[in-house]
Amino acid sequence: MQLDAGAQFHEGDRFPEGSRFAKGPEFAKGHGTENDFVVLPDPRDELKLTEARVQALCDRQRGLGADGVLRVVRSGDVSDAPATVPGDVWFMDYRNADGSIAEMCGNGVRVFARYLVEAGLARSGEFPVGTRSGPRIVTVHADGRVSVDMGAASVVGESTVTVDGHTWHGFAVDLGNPHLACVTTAGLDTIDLSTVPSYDTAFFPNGVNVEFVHRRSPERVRMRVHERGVGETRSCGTGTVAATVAALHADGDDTGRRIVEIPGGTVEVEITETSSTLTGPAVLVAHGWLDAEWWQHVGGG
Ligand SMILES: N[C@@H](CCC[C@H](N)C(=O)O)C(=O)O
Repeated sequence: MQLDAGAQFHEGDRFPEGSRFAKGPEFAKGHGTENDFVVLPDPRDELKLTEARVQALCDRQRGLGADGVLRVVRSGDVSDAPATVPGDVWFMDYRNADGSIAEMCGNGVRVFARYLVEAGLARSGEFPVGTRSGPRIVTVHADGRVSVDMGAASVVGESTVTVDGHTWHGFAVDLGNPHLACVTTAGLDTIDLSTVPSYDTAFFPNGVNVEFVHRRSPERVRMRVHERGVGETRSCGTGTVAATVAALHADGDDTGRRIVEIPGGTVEVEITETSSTLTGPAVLVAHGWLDAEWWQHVGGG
């Protein structure tokens, strides 16, 4: 690379002396089974995270590219944090790629927990993370995997979705965010998830995440998902819990374990009468600074 006259690299420098790069907000990029997120640390609650900024960050051509954004902020600074979350707990302020706010994200919370540990904001092991669904206890394991207590999970109703003229029956499961898990013995590969499945808006007034679940064996299910506010993704953590609840229900059980295969990898889910646990990988890929000028430019209203 040709440097401008006067620009020199020094050991430990991030930019050459004389560079015009201006550091904007710090970020990290990570994924959980290829459901990917931009992490924005905001310990002093200073970032103006507009819908336009979330959309630009998540755009795979004009931004960093991601399925969602995880802002790291103290719960006490979040006006819509549930009262059950203590104010000094780190809060996962989750946004979908379209800029909408969601209550919970199972892959995101694992990446968030891993970020807290790597950034020195939490110690490995067990600690709470604040979410709009309430506090979630996470356990960061020595091998980098993370387990999350996702709360009680059960079938709360039944509904249907239509994709490409074909109507599917599904079990509704509430993981803080809404899911409809459609269990099938047919293959999943030909389902066209390029558009939003048409669902019962009276049943799901706030939209829904839709899972298609194929029971492969008594221990394993395969899943594809269309996420509210994103589109088809390579994994959805809350979706894998919904898929497990639905697959167990279809087998006449309310409790049990399943390995869930998604396009981005595998996770393990355990359902008991009072709780559910999701265990899977959490990978940090990069960290750095957004360009200050770009951040300003994409700010929105
Ligand atoms: N990918 C997530 C779920 C993210 C929120 C979802 N799209 C919604 O709007 O409810 C997960 O891993 O759970």
